[in-house]
Amino acid sequence: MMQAPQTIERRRRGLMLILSSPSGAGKTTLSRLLLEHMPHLQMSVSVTTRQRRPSEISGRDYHFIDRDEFDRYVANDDLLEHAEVYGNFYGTPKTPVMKALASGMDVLFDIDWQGTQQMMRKARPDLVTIFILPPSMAELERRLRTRAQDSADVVAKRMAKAHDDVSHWREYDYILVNDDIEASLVSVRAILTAERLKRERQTSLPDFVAALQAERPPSD
Ligand SMILES: Nc1ncnc2c1ncn2[C@@H]1O[C@H](COP(=O)(O)OP(=O)(O)OP(=O)(O)O)[C@@H](O)[C@H]1O
Ligand SMILES: Nc1nc2c(ncn2[C@@H]2O[C@H](COP(=O)(O)O)[C@@H](O)[C@H]2O)c(=O)[nH]1
Repeated sequence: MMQAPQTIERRRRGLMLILSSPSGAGKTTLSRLLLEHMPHLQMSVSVTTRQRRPSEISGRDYHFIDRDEFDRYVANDDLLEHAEVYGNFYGTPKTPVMKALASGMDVLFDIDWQGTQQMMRKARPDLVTIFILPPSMAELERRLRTRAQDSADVVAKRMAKAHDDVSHWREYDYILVNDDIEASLVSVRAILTAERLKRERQTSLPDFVAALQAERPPSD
């Protein structure tokens, strides 16, 4: 006897949503808003050798580690991807991501284009990638300066890499110009909602449709 459709558990394969951009375009701001507004979404907290910024909280924004510990992560194959970005090392710990996906959560990543390329080679069907562009390079620099979390040297170093970062925009599924943060949030929520509905991610659909088709047609 087939189950009635409404009693079939609606299962979905978790997805990994990647945000990349030149430094300062708004990934962190957008990620925080997205996590507030979208249920079943968990942030991947990276490890980094970078110095903690005054506003950052260890374990929430990053796991701040030294170079020896970073090298141990790499040697033990504990990172899904890793890269040197703007002179520091960053990587995505594997275990929390695997656990989150196994528990039915989607996972959000704030990683650069190098990390995205590595993830593409490993898990392309489960990835949704978004590249965020600033409205202008002048506005990007203004945002980095007014964030007031990095020295003038660091801002200059990041601005010097911005053109190279932007050149990777074609490697992403979706491109967003982050002019207005609320409009950007609406766009990212729409992307995530649509991607969650993709046929191949709804793993219980065959059972659900079989049960629908097994229902008797209504009698006259
Ligand atoms: N749409 C926007 N309009 C104006 N300011 C913005 C907008 N989006 C983000 N900002 C501001 O720009 C600054 C940089 O944003 P954020 O830290 O989110 O960038 P990021 O891409 O995460 O940078 P990084 O790559 O260095 O981590 C912050 O001060 C943030 O408040
Ligand atoms: N490949 C990876 N890139 C990462 C990771 N975590 C962060 N990042 C990227 O680094 C830069 C700089 O970040 P910041 O916090 O120092 O401003 C930015 O582009 C991030 O997206 C990671 O685990 N892997």
